[in-house]
Amino acid sequence: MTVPKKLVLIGNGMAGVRAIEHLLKLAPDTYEITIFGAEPHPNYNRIMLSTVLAGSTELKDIIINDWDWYKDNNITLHTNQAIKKIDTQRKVVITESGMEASYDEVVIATGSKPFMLPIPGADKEGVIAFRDIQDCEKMFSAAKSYKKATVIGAGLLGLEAARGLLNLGMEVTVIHKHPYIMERQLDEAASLMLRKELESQGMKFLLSKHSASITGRGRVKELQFTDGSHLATDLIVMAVGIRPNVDLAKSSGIDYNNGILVDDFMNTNIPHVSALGECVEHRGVAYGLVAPLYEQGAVLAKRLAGVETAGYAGSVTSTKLKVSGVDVFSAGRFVETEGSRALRIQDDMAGTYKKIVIRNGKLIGAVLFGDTADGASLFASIKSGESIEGREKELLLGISSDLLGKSGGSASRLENMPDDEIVCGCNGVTKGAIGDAVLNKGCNTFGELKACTKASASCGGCKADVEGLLHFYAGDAVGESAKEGICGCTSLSRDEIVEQIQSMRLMTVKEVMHVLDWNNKEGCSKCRPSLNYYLGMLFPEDYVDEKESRFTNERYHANIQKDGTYSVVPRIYGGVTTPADLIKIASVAEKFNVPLVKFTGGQRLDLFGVKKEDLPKMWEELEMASGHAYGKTLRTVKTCVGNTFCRFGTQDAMAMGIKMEKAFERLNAPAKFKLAVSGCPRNCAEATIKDLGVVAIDGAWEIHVGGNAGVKVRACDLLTTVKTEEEVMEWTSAYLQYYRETGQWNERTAHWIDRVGLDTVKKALEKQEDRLALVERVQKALSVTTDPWKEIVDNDELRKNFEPIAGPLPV
Ligand SMILES: Cc1cc2nc3c(=O)[nH]c(=O)nc-3n(C[C@H](O)[C@H](O)[C@H](O)COP(=O)(O)OP(=O)(O)OC[C@H]3O[C@@H](n4cnc5c(N)ncnc54)[C@H](O)[C@@H]3O)c2cc1C
Ligand SMILES: NC(=O)c1ccc[n+]([C@@H]2O[C@H](COP(=O)([O-])OP(=O)(O)OC[C@H]3O[C@@H](n4cnc5c(N)ncnc54)[C@H](O)[C@@H]3O)[C@@H](O)[C@H]2O)c1
Ligand code: SF4
Ligand code: FES
Repeated sequence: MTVPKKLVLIGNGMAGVRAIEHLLKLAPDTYEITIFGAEPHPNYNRIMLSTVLAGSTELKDIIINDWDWYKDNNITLHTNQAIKKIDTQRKVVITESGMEASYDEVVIATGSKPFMLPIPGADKEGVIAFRDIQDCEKMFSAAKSYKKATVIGAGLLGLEAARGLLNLGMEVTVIHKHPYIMERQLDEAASLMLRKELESQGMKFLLSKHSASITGRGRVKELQFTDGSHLATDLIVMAVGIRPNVDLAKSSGIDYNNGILVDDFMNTNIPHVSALGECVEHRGVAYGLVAPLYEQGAVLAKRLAGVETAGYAGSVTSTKLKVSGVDVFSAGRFVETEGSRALRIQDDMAGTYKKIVIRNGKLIGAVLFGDTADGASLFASIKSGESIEGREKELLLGISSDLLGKSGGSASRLENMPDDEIVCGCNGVTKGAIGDAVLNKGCNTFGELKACTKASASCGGCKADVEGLLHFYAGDAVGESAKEGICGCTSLSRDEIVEQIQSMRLMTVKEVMHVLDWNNKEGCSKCRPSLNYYLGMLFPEDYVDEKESRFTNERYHANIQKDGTYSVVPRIYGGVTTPADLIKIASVAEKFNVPLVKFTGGQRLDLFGVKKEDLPKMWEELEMASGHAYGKTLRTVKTCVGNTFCRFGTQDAMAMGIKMEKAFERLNAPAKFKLAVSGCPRNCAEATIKDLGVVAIDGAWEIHVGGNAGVKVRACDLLTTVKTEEEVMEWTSAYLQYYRETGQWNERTAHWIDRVGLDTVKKALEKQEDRLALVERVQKALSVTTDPWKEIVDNDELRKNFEPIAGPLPV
């Protein structure tokens, strides 16, 4: 029997222990393993400290390998024992307390040290980093006795610390030296959106500020800045970056630069001394995220096990901010430079932003805000280096997964992925582990899979892939997914929330968040507007709309354009106008120097390039109804000329359209909706790609629903055929109200119909008594609507909101 060799691991952290886990699988009996850790704990998931601080996870739940694991695997663990030096001649490691252990192979995995600004007073009580369990405990304890917290550094760590401190009830100010936050991961547009969102959650920011000194007797009292200003504070968390821990390299004659220098197989310059993790520098790069460190661990484990392996060639990284209710994703080289170009799309209404950066026909970087669902597939495309030529726009518009599927991406990408490839970077979960959990451990819902493997339990960036693999392995056996909340602030679904609001008669957004125990007390850009909508839908006569829960366009009743100007769109019912109205529009456009007047696809005139301060004056002169070209409400009713002039027309499409537009203008809905009426089956008004389209046939009207001509075209389904205009109105009213009552906020009818099913909708509307009850409710909702511009024009206080203010564009 061969005697096992002695392997010593220095650093009981994420990278080192991960490599040992791998090694145990490859060569369980080759080494007698000893681990030294400076911390008093078994191996834990450092990433999850942010969620622990935020209160969504408990410390006991972040242990990766408990004490028994070490025993079960014959590993000798020395906690609270920092290694001071490696005597590479004698092949022994020496602890600070003088203990020695000999080795045949030694692995250094000592991680990083948080960088502490070397400013006077940085050693005072109450000035801490955020790196380990001890720091977390210090924050918990500070929050019990003190009120004001300051975080220096608005990077990933600083913002996660700040969110956690807010959750602990502290007032939090984040100091950043750059004019915009998370500049290492985001471009300016996404950064601005993120800041606005975090500000709305209660975080305060001081930007372009440089810390000079910390004052206070014993404990911190004030942070002084180089510009002479200062900030009173009881706690300072420094989150201004990390530095690879090269102490052992220094004391033991091992080559280092920024980090301990390693080759592609994790060898240092000294034989039998390897290193990996945040403490190393590989090909000039020191990584600060776990995914690359796990890749390094896999290579090292194979080398130590004597298994042939390709070397580690470096990693492209992606990050996701772990702040509840905020979805931010960044990957690769997200800033365009010479030779690369960027495509971007920003939707202020939905609060989303997406940017992709392309070089030589390949995707090299991406930034997502608000909706990060495409993160995993974009990241896969960046990593694969495949050509995306001709598919750039589809990728940007979010229909990439389908297209990638055809070209070796998404579905087939997951299928072809090797078993040992890591799917969840944060928790090091491989495709094989997911397959094992589904096929052998009975996990057939996303929730079970998450609980069993920890995949998707940290930043959530891998969710799409984990779900994809669940479907791949479980096929039709996929169970009802564990309940997902409407956003990260709650685990309640839309239906549960609506039901509880109704049964408890909760009347404000704050009340809902409080009573239903939101884990993020301020809510986020997803839940606040949706709650505002649900409350208005349920209690149209009693609920007071909360303007602050609406997006910019709805607050200013105009569409903000990319240059910060707005547009003015008067309502033109059914697309039918008069010379007098046209003259009025033309003269207002001339008087206010409107740079562009355009016919819209919805048969009306759009005046572009309007300054915010001119909006009330223009509407005052126009004296026309708002066309609601913004907001989640009726846009237009497109009509053809119908039988009034057209020789094919069988019905009066214009009159029908005008009647519908007058009836439903200003009606709030889960998402915007468009209607159309065509006077005969030739369908010149393209009614069958609208949210609801009416098409005249001989002696009757067909009502079509659920159409959309957006990114993905969806043709309508026929809902019913009726004889009279009154019946058209009855069915349309009932249909719209049913959508209002069952749709999820921000869900267009096309998606809604696909979700609830056409048959469900038909069933809900088939009985006239049900239709009439719905009609009555929609009438109630309509009865309290007012024209926003009429109100603003006549109200000096409201007009003040449009006066010019200095500062960045609202988002
Ligand atoms: C709050 C927080 C949130 C994070 N979130 C994310 C995230 O969402 N996604 C992501 O990818 N990354 C995240 N990271 C970074 C991630 O945690 C690190 O990349 C990872 O932990 C590095 O692993 P490591 O093993 O190299 O270092 P560590 O995990 O730091 O382990 C090193 C260990 O070595 C010990 N040690 C040091 N010197 C000695 C010595 N001389 N003798 C013995 N032991 C020693 C240390 O005490 C430590 O326990 C986060 C980090 C923090 C602090
Ligand atoms: N969600 C995640 O992936 C996650 C979360 C937490 C931490 N981490 C990792 O942990 C490590 C540490 O995070 P980090 O945010 O400290 O590092 P970082 O280097 O990414 O960010 C530090 C930030 O502090 C700012 N800064 C530097 N000096 C400053 C000063 N004097 N005043 C004000 N601001 C200053 C920088 O401009 C930078 O934006 C990183 O490797 C990070 O990737 C990742
Ligand atoms: S849809 Fe029919 S009625 Fe309307 S314009 Fe076209 S052909 Fe004429
Ligand atoms: S990649 Fe962060 S949870 Fe999976």
